[in-house]
Amino acid sequence: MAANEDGSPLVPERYVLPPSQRPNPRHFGPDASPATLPVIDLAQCSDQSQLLHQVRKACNDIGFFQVVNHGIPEAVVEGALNCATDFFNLPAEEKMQIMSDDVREPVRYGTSLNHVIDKIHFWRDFIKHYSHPISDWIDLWPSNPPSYKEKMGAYATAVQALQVRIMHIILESLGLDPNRLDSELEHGSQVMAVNCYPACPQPELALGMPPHSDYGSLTILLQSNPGLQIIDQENNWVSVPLNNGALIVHLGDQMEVMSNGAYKSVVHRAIVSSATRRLSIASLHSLGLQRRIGPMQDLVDEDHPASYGEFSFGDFLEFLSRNDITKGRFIDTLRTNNKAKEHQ
Ligand SMILES: O=C(O)CCC(=O)C(=O)O
Ligand SMILES: [Fe+2]
Repeated sequence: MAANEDGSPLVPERYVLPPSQRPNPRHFGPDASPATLPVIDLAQCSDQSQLLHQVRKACNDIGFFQVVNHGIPEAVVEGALNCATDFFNLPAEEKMQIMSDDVREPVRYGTSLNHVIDKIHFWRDFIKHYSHPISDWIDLWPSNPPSYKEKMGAYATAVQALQVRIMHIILESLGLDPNRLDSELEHGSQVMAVNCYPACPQPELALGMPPHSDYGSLTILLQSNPGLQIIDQENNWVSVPLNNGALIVHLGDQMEVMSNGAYKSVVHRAIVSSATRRLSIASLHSLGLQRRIGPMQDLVDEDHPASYGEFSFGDFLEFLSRNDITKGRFIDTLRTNNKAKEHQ
């Protein structure tokens, strides 16, 4: 790596973002002030209406909340972070054996986002793998570190069950039968994106992951250190504080479309740090990959016409392969320019 005159290393040119896309220096200094963002206690079963109210408000306002008392044991969460750390500590040649730019590969390691079309690279290594139903995929996961399958498998299974529970609450908060998507959730997909953001000598010039919303219904995210930022109601980037024991929930584009815009998918990005390497594990859930998703019929009427066209996972992959995601969002291509906007 090239160095400054004083000997400190420089970020290679291909990671340097244009000034307008760089993270706000405020987030790196002593003034970095983590925002107050919704934290929802899933164990408050005595007051279901309060829980529904909190979830409805969070989904409506920003498409984001954290959950505590979610029932996944700390040892399972720690196990997943530990085996991810061990994976990224493997020699580069070993990880390179499963390196691929083909987004259809069921298990792939990569660095940066999309080598083929991205002009700018991001400060990230990752491994992604399909995870549900686990018996279909686990044999394809890395055999090294030796504990990877067992530990990541325990976490993936627990998170899959948690997302069904959270989907039930979300559906109920929309006034719908909480079980109405059960068979779709059972046949839906789960992709684990295990991200590693190495310490970066000039974090104010680069990003670990560019602004985007997730494609699916829900994402459940675990972070080892702060670094996740989301767009809040006032359209500002805010840092998500590290809340020990909490898991982060993002609504994805499928949820925004299914709810006919009542709920929003959250735009988020990952910043990097000069002091520490950061890991995150995103469990990306979606309804069946072949299924075409549109606004749910119960949420469409004369006053609320469908605000989005239908789409499938194939449409999303096609968008990804043809477009630079830093330039526009997939969901924007689905918006129908109808009267629904006037009613919002
Ligand atoms: O690392 C993070 O906090 C964000 C990861 C993420 O957005 C993703 O994998 O989709
Ligand atoms: Fe994401």
